[in-house]
Amino acid sequence: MLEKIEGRKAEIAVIGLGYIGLPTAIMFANAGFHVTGYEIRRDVVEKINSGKAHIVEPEIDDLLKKAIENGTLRATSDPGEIKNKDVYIICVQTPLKEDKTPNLEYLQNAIETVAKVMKKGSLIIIESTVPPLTTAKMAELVERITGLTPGEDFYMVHAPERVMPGRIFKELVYNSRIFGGITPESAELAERLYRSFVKGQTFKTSSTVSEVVKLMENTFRDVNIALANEFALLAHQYGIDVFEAIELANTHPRVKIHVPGIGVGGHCLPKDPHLLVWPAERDFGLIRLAREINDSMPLLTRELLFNALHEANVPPNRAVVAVLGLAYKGNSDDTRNSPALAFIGAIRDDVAEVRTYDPFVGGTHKNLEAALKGADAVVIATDHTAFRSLDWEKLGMLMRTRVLVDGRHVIDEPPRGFIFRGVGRGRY
Ligand SMILES: NC(=O)c1ccc[n+]([C@@H]2O[C@H](COP(=O)([O-])OP(=O)(O)OC[C@H]3O[C@@H](n4cnc5c(N)ncnc54)[C@H](O)[C@@H]3O)[C@@H](O)[C@H]2O)c1
Ligand SMILES: CC(=O)N[C@@H]1[C@@H](OP(=O)(O)OP(=O)(O)OC[C@H]2O[C@@H](n3ccc(=O)[nH]c3=O)[C@H](O)[C@@H]2O)O[C@H](CO)[C@@H](O)[C@@H]1O
Repeated sequence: MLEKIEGRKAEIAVIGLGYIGLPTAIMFANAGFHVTGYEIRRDVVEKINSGKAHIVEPEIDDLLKKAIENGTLRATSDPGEIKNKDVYIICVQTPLKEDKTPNLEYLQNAIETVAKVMKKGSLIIIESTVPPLTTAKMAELVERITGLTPGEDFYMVHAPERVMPGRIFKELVYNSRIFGGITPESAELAERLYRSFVKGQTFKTSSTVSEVVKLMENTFRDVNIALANEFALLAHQYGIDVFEAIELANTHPRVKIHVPGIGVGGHCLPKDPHLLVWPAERDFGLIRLAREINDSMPLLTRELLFNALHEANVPPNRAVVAVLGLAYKGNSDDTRNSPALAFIGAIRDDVAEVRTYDPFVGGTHKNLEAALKGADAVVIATDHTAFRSLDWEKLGMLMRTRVLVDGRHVIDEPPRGFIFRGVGRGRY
């Protein structure tokens, strides 16, 4: 196997071609490996094979086109086409169920598919973020289906993905990576494989440590954002601008406060702290509370909106509200767990009309001006770059009432003629 990897002769199947799987498949294909992408969504398979990406990410269109034209990447929905591969890389989603416990159904189905088509000696790599101990359990599942012995007849690794959407193709190359093997040999093979394009540092450990490391990273970020959000709530109490205070606090050499806002979304941060503590047998108060604080931020934004409408003498049930941004973060088309959607859910029944506009996602209105025409309030829910340089005094002329609520700190100076509110910005 090692010679095949070093000679780029190892045949690779990537299971799940979403935000992580497609870029990963492209990287290996452009590093010279033959890659088959296995994806259950036929529309996605067709689009990829025609050389077009179904997700928004800088550089993806050119890099995908190159891999398809070179013939090193092909997508399929037929499990027969991923038979007897040397390497299987699993990149399926690992969301939460309604009750906030992990939904490992996609992962289990993917592992079952692989177990039915793999050969003795295959290397299975789980890139998906999973609760601690999952990789070892999945190795047992493969053993039950195939009769092969983990670590002897097949190799298995958890290789968590740490890329940031918007910077995926840079971070895939320059981030450091962790390979958690069910055996040291498994980790070694995966490390050699990824070295074909990774220029960052690489580390080998056990699968359980790597599972925990990945979840700790996102929990660290979630808890820090919750602290920043709590500071924003304090700033409302004291009538100060939290962003001025944070900027000054961050001049301290050992302080780096995060950015408060309308909330924390995406496929990762809202779920990973739950995955981290799920198999544990006690309550982890700080982690749970941080989640609760971040989940409450759309409600704070609702409070800001209704307070401003009150000042403008517009009863909420007559208000036409335009929400700018549906994606969970700037310049993304991903709406999973988006605080914008939570915010809309929190106001929908109490206002006359909610309009939405997002240049990456779509929305009820195809352009900004149409969304604002005759509106009583505008709420910025996503920090798309395009929202940072709008001419509010001009746009305000289109509105019936000029209420502006900034949930993402995209506006420095409140524009003249508006009743303005922003998360963390002064008493209200
Ligand atoms: N999106 C991110 O920024 C990011 C970053 C790091 C890690 N992760 C982790 O990576 C994993 C994947 O996340 P994502 O954002 O790429 O998800 P995604 O939903 O964009 O992609 C998953 C893809 O897998 C497909 N799929 C599901 N079950 C399948 C099966 N049995 N066989 C074949 N295909 C199947 C889905 O149709 C989908 O296209 C998650 O565990 C996530 O936590 C995500
Ligand atoms: C540890 C870490 O860096 N992990 C990254 C993270 O990537 P992400 O795409 O989820 O992006 P984030 O920037 O974390 O944003 C999430 C939400 O939090 C809001 N936010 C953010 C910063 C802030 O100060 N204040 C905020 O309010 C933001 O608007 C958005 O809604 O998870 C990926 C998957 O595991 C990782 O791979 C990737 O490395």
